[in-house]
Amino acid sequence: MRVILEEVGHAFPGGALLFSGLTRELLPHHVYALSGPSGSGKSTLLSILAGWEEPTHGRVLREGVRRTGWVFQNPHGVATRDALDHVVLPLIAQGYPRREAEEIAREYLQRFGLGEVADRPFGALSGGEAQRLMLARGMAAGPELLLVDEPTAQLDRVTADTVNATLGVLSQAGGIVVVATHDAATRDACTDLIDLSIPE
Ligand SMILES: Nc1ncnc2c1ncn2[C@@H]1O[C@H](COP(=O)(O)OP(=O)(O)OP(=O)(O)O)[C@@H](O)[C@H]1O
Repeated sequence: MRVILEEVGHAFPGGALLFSGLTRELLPHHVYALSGPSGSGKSTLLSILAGWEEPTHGRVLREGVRRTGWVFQNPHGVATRDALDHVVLPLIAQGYPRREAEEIAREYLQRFGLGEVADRPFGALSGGEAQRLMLARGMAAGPELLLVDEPTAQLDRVTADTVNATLGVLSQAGGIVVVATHDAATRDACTDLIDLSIPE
């Protein structure tokens, strides 16, 4: 499984090229930080990777990518459901029996430092806990390609670092992970870098 970017560039109608000549091979077990200043095209490139947007230049090959998952910058959950349920549901959707799904979900929550809050309602989680839960849920859904958009943008420095500290866990998922960010600490927590501020 891999995603290949061949000379990828993009310009919206009437706009300048946001980025160009992007040639990379993205592989499982890597967590790619997609960095660059505001407006450099990070969100646009995530949409291109997802196949939502066609690049105006070059091409993207998604070999063996059946499912693409997203984690957005604002955590969305069901306020009255407990944290555990948020991770159990995608596992049940993949066919795991409830009991096994709960065991696996607790294991995921541990890995994201959420073991203590597994039975707490989503609405009672802190911002950092909620964001880490979104990462755990995104990983539990088992996508070949997981796209994470600015996971620390809404968080203060200390809370952001609790999220950054768990990003490495995503490399254990077996898929390709791409994290758009302008937080240097988030970038450093990833295994690889795609920097849109540097012309290729
Ligand atoms: N659908 C669209 N049509 C036209 N222009 C767009 C469209 N989507 C984004 N743009 C423009 O393309 C540029 C890059 O936007 P994008 O959201 O990809 O950047 P970004 O690096 O993610 O920025 P930020 O860090 O602020 O989220 C911006 O100038 C934006 O206004």
